[in-house]
Amino acid sequence: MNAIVVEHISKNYGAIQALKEISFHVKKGELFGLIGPDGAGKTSLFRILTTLMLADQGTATVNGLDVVKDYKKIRQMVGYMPGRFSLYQDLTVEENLQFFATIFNTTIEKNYHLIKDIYVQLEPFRKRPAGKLSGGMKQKLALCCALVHEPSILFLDEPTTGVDPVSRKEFWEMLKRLRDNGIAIMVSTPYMDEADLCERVALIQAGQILQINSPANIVADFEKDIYGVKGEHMHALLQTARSYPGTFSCFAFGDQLHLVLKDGETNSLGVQQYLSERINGDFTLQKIEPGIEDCFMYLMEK
Ligand SMILES: Nc1ncnc2c1ncn2[C@@H]1O[C@H](COP(=O)(O)OP(=O)(O)OP(=O)(O)O)[C@@H](O)[C@H]1O
Repeated sequence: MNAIVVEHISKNYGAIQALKEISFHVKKGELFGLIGPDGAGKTSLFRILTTLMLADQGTATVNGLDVVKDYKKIRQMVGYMPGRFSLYQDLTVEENLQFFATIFNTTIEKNYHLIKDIYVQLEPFRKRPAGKLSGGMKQKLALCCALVHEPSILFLDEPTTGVDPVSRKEFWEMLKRLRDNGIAIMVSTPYMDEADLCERVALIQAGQILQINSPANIVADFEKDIYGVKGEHMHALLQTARSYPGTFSCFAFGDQLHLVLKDGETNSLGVQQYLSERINGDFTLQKIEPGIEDCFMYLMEK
């Protein structure tokens, strides 16, 4: 059975169409990523699936239960970590956790095994108000609070936004351990590089899903050539490559530019010559293997 099934869900806020006929499923015990920029509709989808908001159209089930009719049962079995405001800033670490355990009619001790790995890192700060924790620590505490009633599905809305790269890595390692314990996880992120850490990902933009697959399959199915461009004058290269009439898109990625040509530009000779005529100094242009971020950038531009 699937952990989550979404069928033709739409949601409008007045004239704004936040979700347009979204359909997908998440398997039991899967780590599923929802990748998309600000305003893509991620939070709206989370709120519908966690029974906090009604969709205008379509149906959704969580653990086989309907999000409208069975909302009370669903609330007992899911853990939800909203992007912001999930902690009580004036309560201490310990009091926050205690609070979430109590509202779910359970105790920290009963489910300590689930949060132990994460909570040991918070223990030195257990008397500190949540508002005085670092960003990474806040997110760890919020995850503990979402886990303390032993949910079978976790919904995490941008848990790594604003968190430093080391803490982000640690956070994803925790998610993998939870997934290994059989918890299905749906996690959203605006960081495209985090897509590779999920079993399957959906790319969402302007309320629509552009692609759903495993990261490896998304890359394997990518039909365009990507060229890596490097040189002494990167800014001039970027501007000039973008001005070439056959360029579809060109972005700075790490220490080089990633260039995609328009359909019909079958090789790189034209752009190579165009750059040579306009760029002072050396540069190289060569075909490179696409990464998941290239695929997403292309789909979003398209
Ligand atoms: N209560 C609301 N009233 C009006 N518009 C809203 C409301 N909530 C969201 N929106 C709009 O709906 C669209 C989708 O928002 P949503 O918060 O679901 O996206 P998101 O991907 O989670 O982005 P973000 O990370 O910025 O929250 C955006 O255009 C947003 O401005």
